[in-house]
Amino acid sequence: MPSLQTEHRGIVLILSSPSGAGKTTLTRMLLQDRSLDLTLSISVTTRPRRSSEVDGIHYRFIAQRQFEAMRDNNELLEWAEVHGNFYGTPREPVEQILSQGRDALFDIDYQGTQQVREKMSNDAVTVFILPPSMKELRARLERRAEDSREVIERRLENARKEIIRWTQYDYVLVNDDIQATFDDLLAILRAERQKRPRRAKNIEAFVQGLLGER
Ligand SMILES: Nc1ncnc2c1ncn2[C@@H]1O[C@H](COP(=O)(O)OP(=O)(O)OP(=O)(O)O)[C@@H](O)[C@H]1O
Ligand SMILES: Nc1nc2c(ncn2[C@@H]2O[C@H](COP(=O)(O)O)[C@@H](O)[C@H]2O)c(=O)[nH]1
Repeated sequence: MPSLQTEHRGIVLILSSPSGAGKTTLTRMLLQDRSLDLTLSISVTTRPRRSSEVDGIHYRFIAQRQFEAMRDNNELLEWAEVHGNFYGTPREPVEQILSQGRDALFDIDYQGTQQVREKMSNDAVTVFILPPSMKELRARLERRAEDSREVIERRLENARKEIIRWTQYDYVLVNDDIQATFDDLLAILRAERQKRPRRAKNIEAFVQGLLGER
């Protein structure tokens, strides 16, 4: 009997949001579910490390000079200045993940998303996460207690410029209840993995098998 395997061409699943809307939390939930087999793209950044962060796991924290060298050597798939610091996605690990037919998860801003879309439009699936209100966004940043008052104010100011970028994304989710948002993300991932162009080779072989049956 022909079997229809679940393999598909690797997806780049991009999550973006204003700071504090919840994409890091959602990223963690996605990665915790091993059955989803998602691999996080670990960005490089010149931002100082937060107390809760581990170098090499959440980011690779590097000096500005090293960032500029990576950027100038074309080692970054995309990069941007966000909230006064530099962030970028190392190209090589992403190419490796995709060449294995696996999916990469990106937590990047709208500028980086635009660059990835231009380079990999067939493989990128973009999701924008909105907060339920600006009041709640502020409350989340304050409750997280990882940034100074000045940094929180700057991020809230930037949030308005980021929110108007929602039209740039394939999907937009309002993260009110975290479990409901996570369920919506799972539904997006499952549907995107089933898209015909991503599974064309498998389906072709399966259909040939069906046609060969008597
Ligand atoms: N649906 C939710 N309801 C209540 N709190 C939430 C929800 N989602 C996330 N949070 C909390 O809000 C805070 C900010 O979330 P998180 O760090 O995931 O945001 P972020 O979008 O990744 O921010 P940044 O861009 O600054 O990294 C965290 O303390 C997190 O636990
Ligand atoms: N364009 C890119 N944006 C990135 C990357 N890594 C993270 N980010 C975005 O920066 C802000 C701030 O993040 P924080 O960890 O300092 O709170 C947030 O919007 C991230 O999505 C990257 O490699 N490229």
